Amino acid sequence: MIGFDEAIERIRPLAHPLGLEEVSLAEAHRRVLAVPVKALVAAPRTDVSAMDGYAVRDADLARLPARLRIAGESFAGGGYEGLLEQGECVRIFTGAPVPAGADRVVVQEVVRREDDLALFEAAPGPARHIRKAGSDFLQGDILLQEGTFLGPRQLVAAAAADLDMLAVWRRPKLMVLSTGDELTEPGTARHQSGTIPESVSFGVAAAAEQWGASYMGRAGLADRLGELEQAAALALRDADLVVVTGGASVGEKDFAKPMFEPQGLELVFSKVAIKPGKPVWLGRAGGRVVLGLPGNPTSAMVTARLFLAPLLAGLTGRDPASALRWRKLPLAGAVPPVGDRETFARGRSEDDGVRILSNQDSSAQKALAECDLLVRLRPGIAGTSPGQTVEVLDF
Ligand SMILES: Nc1nc2c(c(=O)[nH]1)N[C@H]1C(S)=C(S)[C@@H](COP(=O)(O)OP(=O)(O)OC[C@H]3O[C@@H](n4cnc5c(N)ncnc54)[C@H](O)[C@@H]3O)O[C@H]1N2
Ligand code: MOO
Repeated sequence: MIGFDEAIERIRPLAHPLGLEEVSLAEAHRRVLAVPVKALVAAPRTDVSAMDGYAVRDADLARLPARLRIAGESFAGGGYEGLLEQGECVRIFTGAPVPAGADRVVVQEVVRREDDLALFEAAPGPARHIRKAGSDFLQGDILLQEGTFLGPRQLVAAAAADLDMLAVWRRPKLMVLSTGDELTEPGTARHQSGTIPESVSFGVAAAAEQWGASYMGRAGLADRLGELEQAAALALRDADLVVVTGGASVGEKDFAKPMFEPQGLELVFSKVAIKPGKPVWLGRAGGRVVLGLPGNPTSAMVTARLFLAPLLAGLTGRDPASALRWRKLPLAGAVPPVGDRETFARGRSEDDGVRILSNQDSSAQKALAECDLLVRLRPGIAGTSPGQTVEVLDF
């Protein structure tokens, strides 16, 4: 059985982008840039005022108090056309172009206005309150590199570059197949004995969309091989990536892998020495990628976080490793004993570090909702005590 790091390495050859498309800025949130963003305008476009006040020449404030004639106004989006002459000032507002000839802006709080004159009594201080043209970026500057994930702050920069369309990597189309005779739609289990609500696909779909997938939908499937084979063929026809949940283990009705065999399933790995989630598997079938997650809900969500997140990072043009940023946090409580499989314990962040939840069962659903971190515990680790640092991953 391979270890966790080896499994992540085996994801890489499958995790490359699927092609690019142009989207509008309004649609670009959470997409990944396929082409750098180059500024089509500078920012600021001209020298602009950083404050509301009066644009003046330094020479006119050499002797104080000074009375200057207000020669005109400069508003953002407008401007004062003339040259600032000796003895003159211009009423100016934040973001407005600084008139030619002006050296600084004096904030209005220290200026007294007397009709069309402005009275300057105090020395203006070192700040000129002028943002120079291009001081943020110049026309032609690269603001965002290829491979940048477009979050809210990056969208501001892309819009500021004066772009309305962005070239981004296409989102992989994802289909989720949930297998298990016992599963039924949430809202119907209480009317049918022997059933449980199908819960995992909702979490996997939500996580996958967050990680860059375009979610096509899900199918709940009974453990009958013929029907499963048909569903697999249909999913592989339309989706780039199929996630199949359950049926990953060695039970007599565990058909998750056999259902893809008529489509030429080639396994990349099957079973990883981790806890939970040992039965996780990855393969290729019909030219698509197939990821098999164990059915136990905590196992499914842990393996989605550990394998689906890096896979989707790669499929959307990012480094798969960018989805696995381990940080260090002190332990706020005790650690359960770790056996011979690397363990990804569910923890909760607290003021003094990470607390490992008491329920570490791989079938847990209540405790799953209460955790926000995975704590990576290497095999054989013993005697880890509160205060010691551990590696954690946002979950
Ligand atoms: N003899 C062995 N038995 C098991 C092994 C093993 O190595 N040898 N591995 C165990 C481990 S570890 C896990 S994890 C499970 C995973 O098995 P499967 O992927 O085949 O999962 P299922 O049997 O289909 O389901 C397990 C459990 O989870 C419930 N489930 C499944 N899908 C969903 C869903 N979509 N929503 C909610 N709940 C779901 C299901 O009802 C079962 O209770 O195998 C161990 N066995
Ligand atoms: O490894 Mo399974 O996913 O623990 O129960």
